[in-house]
Amino acid sequence: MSDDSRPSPSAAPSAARTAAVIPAAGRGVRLGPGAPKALRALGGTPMLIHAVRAMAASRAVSLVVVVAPPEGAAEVKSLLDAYALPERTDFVVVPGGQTRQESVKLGLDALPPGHDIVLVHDAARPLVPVDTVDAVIEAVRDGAPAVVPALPLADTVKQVEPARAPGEPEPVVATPERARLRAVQTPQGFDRATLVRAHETVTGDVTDDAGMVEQLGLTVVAVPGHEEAFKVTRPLDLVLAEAVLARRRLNDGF
Ligand SMILES: Nc1ccn([C@@H]2O[C@H](COP(=O)(O)OP(=O)(O)OP(=O)(O)O)[C@@H](O)[C@H]2O)c(=O)n1
Ligand SMILES: C[C@](O)(CO)[C@H](O)COP(=O)(O)O
Repeated sequence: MSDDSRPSPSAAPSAARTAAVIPAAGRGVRLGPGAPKALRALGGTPMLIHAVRAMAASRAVSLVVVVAPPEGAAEVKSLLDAYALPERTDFVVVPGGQTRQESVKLGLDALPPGHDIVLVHDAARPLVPVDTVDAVIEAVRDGAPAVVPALPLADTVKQVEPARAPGEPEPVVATPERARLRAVQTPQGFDRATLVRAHETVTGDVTDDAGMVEQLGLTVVAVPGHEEAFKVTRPLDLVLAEAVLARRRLNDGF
């Protein structure tokens, strides 16, 4: 289905151009043995291509920076040439680093001037709908320095004292109030200068970019996420992703 007729933030002219950085350099250890996760097939097409298409589906996004597996930059360039992608979008490929945080920084370093809004989107979230992408961009355009798509939790969450040895029971120390918790997805959207400052300033382990902006003392806001924006992490996630794709193909009539 073409998304060209959908209303999108980019339908209105704006001075703020948007770029998307896609960290795709992970191995995918939790998915099991095989090629780097972003290059594995989903519905016969590499997961990375789905993620690139998901970003390029937003008419606001004029540049996509793909952060490739360190030895796979040439292969990623060939893939981007081989698959049909919107002509209005430019693509840059850079090799990634040892951690997600390093890979995002390498992608940011490759951004040319002229893009004031930056999305960071996991290649491992190949099926995020364009409406979610646009909602994130819209919230940044409305003035938020950092925006995350987020969903309420279905499970109750416990805080534990981690086990001292594998297999040992873990003492539960707290039960956070579920109504105030959210599971955070990507794309996360940022005012570019804020994200660059966060990556230049914040050290230590973080699991998402918005967390780095929080450490600067700035406000991060959440907009509704989407259940199809889940991260392909373990083998069962691939089964779900294939099912979502099959349902979309059925609904689109091809
Ligand atoms: N050194 C790294 C590690 C991760 N990523 C990217 O960050 C995203 C989220 O990471 P995750 O899903 O955890 O991927 P992996 O690190 O590949 O997974 P695993 O921990 O199972 O190996 C993915 O798109 C992944 O390619 C990256 O660009 N560079
Ligand atoms: C960025 C992220 O997808 C937000 O949920 C997540 O934190 C990435 O975690 P991972 O362990 O690197 O997959």
